[in-house]
Amino acid sequence: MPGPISSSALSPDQLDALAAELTQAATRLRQKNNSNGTKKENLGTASIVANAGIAALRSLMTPKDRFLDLMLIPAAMGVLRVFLHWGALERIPRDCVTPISYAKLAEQLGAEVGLLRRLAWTLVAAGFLKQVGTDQVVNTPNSVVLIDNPTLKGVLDVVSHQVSAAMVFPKYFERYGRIEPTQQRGSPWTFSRGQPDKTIWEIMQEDPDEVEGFAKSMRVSSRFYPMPGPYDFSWIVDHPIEDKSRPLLVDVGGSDGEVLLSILRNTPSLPPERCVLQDLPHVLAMTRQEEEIKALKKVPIDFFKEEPVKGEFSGILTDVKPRLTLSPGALVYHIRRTLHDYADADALNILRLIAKAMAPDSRLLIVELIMTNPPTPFAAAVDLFMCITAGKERTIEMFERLTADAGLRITRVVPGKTSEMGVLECMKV
Ligand SMILES: C[S@@+](CC[C@H](N)C(=O)[O-])C[C@H]1O[C@@H](n2cnc3c(N)ncnc32)[C@H](O)[C@@H]1O
Repeated sequence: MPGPISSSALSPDQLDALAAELTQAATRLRQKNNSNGTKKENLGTASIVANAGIAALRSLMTPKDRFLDLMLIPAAMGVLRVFLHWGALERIPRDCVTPISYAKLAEQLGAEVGLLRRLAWTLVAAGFLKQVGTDQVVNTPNSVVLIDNPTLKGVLDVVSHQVSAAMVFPKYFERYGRIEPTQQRGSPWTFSRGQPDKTIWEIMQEDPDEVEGFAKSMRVSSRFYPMPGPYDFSWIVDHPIEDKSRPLLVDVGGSDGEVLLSILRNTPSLPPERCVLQDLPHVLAMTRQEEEIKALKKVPIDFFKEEPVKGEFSGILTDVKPRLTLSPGALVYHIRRTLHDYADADALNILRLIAKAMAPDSRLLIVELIMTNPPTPFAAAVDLFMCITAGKERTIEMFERLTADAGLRITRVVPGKTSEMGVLECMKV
């Protein structure tokens, strides 16, 4: 039987090209390391190296190996959730050197040793744990990173729900047709739960534990992306505005205020009392308790209805020069990680309502993952997860179409430094 290398689909020339790509990535990393770049910037380059390496390794695998590799992913995901739930990784020494026997670990967890070993084998196969001899195991950097990391645990919780919904795709598309899911009722997620006539929120509300678990995992997973992100808000403070009561920054769908808090803390002199936190009434009732958040204006909204913070110039033409007066409205509207929850028609409605409220000098900042075409593996996975709840991630071209239809033009694109989460600055056409 041919080995994996001999049956690789790669020719020697292609292997040379891959090796050259890796060398180039290593050179870039070395240059960054020698320069004064921040650790975060270097992380970006490190991921280029990792992606080049992963691409090279995948190309070396036979189609059969690749298929078998794929089968391991959902299994490892399930076992990781069990291990995190049991606190199993914490009981293995963190130094990635000192082993613990399966028997001792099983005893500490109150689990049957036979079961524990089988579960652990999945993580050994997936590279999260390393087996020593036949009956001992050690942590690896891949497992240690998960210990005490609520963000990654939260991401895993959210993703595991999406993965189980993805498994019923064939039946879903048979029932709803081979088209993009656009409705919150009858999304693959609600279909997979056997309640297609309800929304995800209506289904979850039947089980308070699920509501709590989901809210918690959404909160922590939102930290997966850097806050406040790559956009420099300091210009707002210096911007000349005569009307001292004019709101400077409105966060539409701002949840519990965590993002605004981070913007405020990174933008000295931006007064919290001139910033507005908007969300559904029940969400605003649970905002955080930091002083800056207490000082914010809180305005309950439904972003499918009229935006209440409106700004409009009314002009008086005189013989000398036009005199403009400005009614209080926001200088900047900000909507982060929210449009991706919706298909185009709903996202367009939200944008149109914000655009209608904007003054000619207002900016709208759309903060979302900006996909490349084709997307990176991470973005492709996230987009598919969004598809499961009838939302979508978008490329810059998709955002250009959407904003143009809403009467907006993109004036600046600020790409993420350490993630694909970028900022689109828009003004009214
Ligand atoms: C995915 S979260 C994003 C939260 C926050 N912007 C962030 O970046 O972490 C979407 C937010 O939209 C809010 N939301 C959902 N439907 C809404 C509606 N109809 N009107 C106003 N806010 C809504 C949710 O409560 C939630 O806080």
